[in-house]
Amino acid sequence: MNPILDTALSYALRCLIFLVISIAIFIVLQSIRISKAPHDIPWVGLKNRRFFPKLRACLSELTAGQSMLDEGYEKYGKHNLPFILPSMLWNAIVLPPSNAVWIAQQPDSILSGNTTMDELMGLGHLTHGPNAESCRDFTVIRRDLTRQFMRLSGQVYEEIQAAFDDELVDVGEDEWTEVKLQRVLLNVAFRAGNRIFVGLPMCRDKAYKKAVDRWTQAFGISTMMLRFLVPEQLRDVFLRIAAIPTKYLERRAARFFLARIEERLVRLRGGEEGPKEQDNDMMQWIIDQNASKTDSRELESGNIAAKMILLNIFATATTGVQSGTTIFNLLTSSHTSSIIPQLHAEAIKTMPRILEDQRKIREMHKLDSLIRETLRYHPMTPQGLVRQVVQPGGLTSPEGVYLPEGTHVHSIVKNMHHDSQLFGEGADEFDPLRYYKPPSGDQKSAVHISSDFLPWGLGKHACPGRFFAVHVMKLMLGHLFLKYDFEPLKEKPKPVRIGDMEFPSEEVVVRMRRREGEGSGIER
Ligand code: HEM
Repeated sequence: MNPILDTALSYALRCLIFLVISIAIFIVLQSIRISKAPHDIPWVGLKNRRFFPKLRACLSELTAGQSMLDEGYEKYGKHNLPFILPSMLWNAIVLPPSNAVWIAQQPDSILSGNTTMDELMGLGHLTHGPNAESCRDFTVIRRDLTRQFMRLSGQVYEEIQAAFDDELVDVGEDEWTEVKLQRVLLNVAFRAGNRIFVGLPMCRDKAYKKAVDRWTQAFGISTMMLRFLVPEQLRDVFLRIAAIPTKYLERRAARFFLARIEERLVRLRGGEEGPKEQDNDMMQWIIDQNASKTDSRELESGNIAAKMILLNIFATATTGVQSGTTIFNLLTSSHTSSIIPQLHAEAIKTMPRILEDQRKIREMHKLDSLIRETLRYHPMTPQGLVRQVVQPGGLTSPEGVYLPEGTHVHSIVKNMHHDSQLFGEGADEFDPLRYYKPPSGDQKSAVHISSDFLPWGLGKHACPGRFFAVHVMKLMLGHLFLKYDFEPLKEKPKPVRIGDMEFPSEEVVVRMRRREGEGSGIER
């Protein structure tokens, strides 16, 4: 026999054996995990399958979209009953909406949001820390960003205007221009957030953005594999391997501002103060926060840089994606033609005065209602309040459901938001002015959270960035409605689907036109 063919065949055979063994190990590990789920709680997604129904339901998680959640909510959730949602990651017990407050009130020593975040994001492995606890210290968002963003809002608005000008340079007054709007919004949100993170001129540096994007992709792919492919028993090995490219790309992105961090650390060690206004940014807030800790590794420049890069995905990608969801929902709703002129009129009244008085943004009640309605109708994640039972011996829900130690609980968000028993007739429709209450003062703002409005979570772990996110979204969308007109979209654009989550595609084309007289005179 030909020796080359012989080698190729033996190589192929070895690959095949390796593949078969890997699949067998995968099936055994997943079956062991599945067998540990509580036996008294029903599963959804089984579809009367005869062989390995639970395993096959778990395997179909990635492609099932919303269907398993819809089944669970109809059969159990809305009747105040729990169900198990098939998942490749863990046996998720979805508790009924009436348990949301109870979940949110449990301390981390009983129902932990921290352990689930570590598991979902591989914190402590995929990012520098020095440890997972340090990675998820979000004080700089809770305290500094939330307190300071109004003061810094002028700079952020200036950046948003400049970014839209750069991105939409081809959009004229005379004819409609086709624009890949989601891509534009992601770029603008990146610059808006980074005006506060790294300031000028770096927030405009394309090479810096590319480096952060590369890290985000590597981090995203690793966390997706963790979420959908890697059995619990192999997580550690997987994380050690995945950390190699992720940390390499983290260092590549960090080198853009490492020298500036080091400069500030030298000043800090010398007891000097920096120029106050210039240093009022995310970099300085992280340095100050880490300086208050006892572990000296907290003040290593690499750890500070890594934190800035990690917070970048929390702060910019989310805002860009949610802005896109808001616009696409509006452009495909039956209300598009009547609402756009109203949003334009509100923007004319408010946006030109925002640079003098940032608080004017609170007067954009219609835009606020549009954002809140989008969060209700299309929350970024259709389930939320993801927690793990860490109390030894487990715990029991108010309805008497026993949750063993180690179990993961979730709450259902999107289906509950569409339930007519909670939101009245038309809950399943997108109504941009649903929350608009002509300035009577009792309009619920987009950041207001409650047990029946969960897009930001609830309780101690509720999104601390929501005030900043909504502020930036209002500046971005307010600017768009002020300066541009949009053609309604004829049909709903096909979203990008990952499991039960849906995001606007960067390929969707929107037809836009600059409003007359808006081509010049943009205040900077
Ligand atoms: C529209 C955009 C955003 C949406 C829809 C969103 C949504 C969420 C949700 C659902 C959670 C989980 C809450 C829970 O488990 O109870 C969360 C957590 C978090 N968000 Fe956001 N978020 C957004 C923007 C932001 C921004 C701009 C920042 C930072 C500036 C941010 C920082 C965080 C952090 C640090 C956490 C973890 C909090 C903790 O576990 O204690 N988010 N977010």
